[in-house]
Amino acid sequence: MYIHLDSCTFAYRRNKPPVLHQLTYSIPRGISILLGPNGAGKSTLLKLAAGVNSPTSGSVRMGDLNARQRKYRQRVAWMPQSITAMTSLTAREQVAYTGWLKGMNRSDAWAASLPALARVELTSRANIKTKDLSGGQLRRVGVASALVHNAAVLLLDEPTAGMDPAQRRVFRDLIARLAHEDEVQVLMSTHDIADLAEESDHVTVLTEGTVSFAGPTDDFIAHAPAGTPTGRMVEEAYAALAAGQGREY
Ligand SMILES: Nc1ncnc2c1ncn2[C@@H]1O[C@H](COP(=O)(O)OP(=O)(O)OP(=O)(O)O)[C@@H](O)[C@H]1O
Repeated sequence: MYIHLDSCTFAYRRNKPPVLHQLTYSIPRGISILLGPNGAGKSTLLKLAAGVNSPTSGSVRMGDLNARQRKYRQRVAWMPQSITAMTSLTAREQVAYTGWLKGMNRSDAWAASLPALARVELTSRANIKTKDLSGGQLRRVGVASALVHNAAVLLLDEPTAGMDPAQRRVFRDLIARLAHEDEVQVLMSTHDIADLAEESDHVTVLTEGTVSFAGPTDDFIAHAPAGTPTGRMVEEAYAALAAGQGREY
């Protein structure tokens, strides 16, 4: 089942212009990355897909389920751009609490919290208060919290921001396993395009609240000019797409 946004328009305030305009988009199978300049609406799209915000007009559905339904939200995990440390909780408690919020009972959430932390290599920090974790570690708590209830779709807002290179590799391997072995659909926004686009199955580019490109990663990379060195294909493809639209990213 796919998350489908149909003609979604969304404004944060009634008297402000909408951030998303009549956006129609299906989250594809596998790993998709969401690119676009600052303010394009990437976080907003993820929040609509997660059911955190509702569109002003249009609909967000997964099969028969509407994003406002609890069952929908239980199938979807969303990791926000900034993770808040719940200051009195340990890393494990924070992950378990998120599972409980998603409808797991207390003991299942507690049992699932440790394997979720292990997946992001944070077992050794499980009993540390989240306020004492580094920024990168806190993001890994955020990823573990997104994983704890075994969602079918993961929506991750700049998940690798603040991670060191070793942790980015761990994260990329984790996402690849989730997508290709456990068949979890993953959509993540990022500015680390060179780092992630070559690992992804699909690329979506959001520009000023509309989808300006959506397709397989190979089609995206094909926009790079002939003769582009291998290591720069993704960045050059992104720049070429932007130039084609007369925009500066
Ligand atoms: N809570 C909010 N209240 C009012 N306006 C908001 C709110 N959140 C975002 N916006 C505005 O909506 C627009 C899109 O923001 P959004 O965070 O979705 O973009 P983005 O593509 O994720 O940007 P970035 O790459 O900088 O994270 C921006 O103009 C932003 O100022």
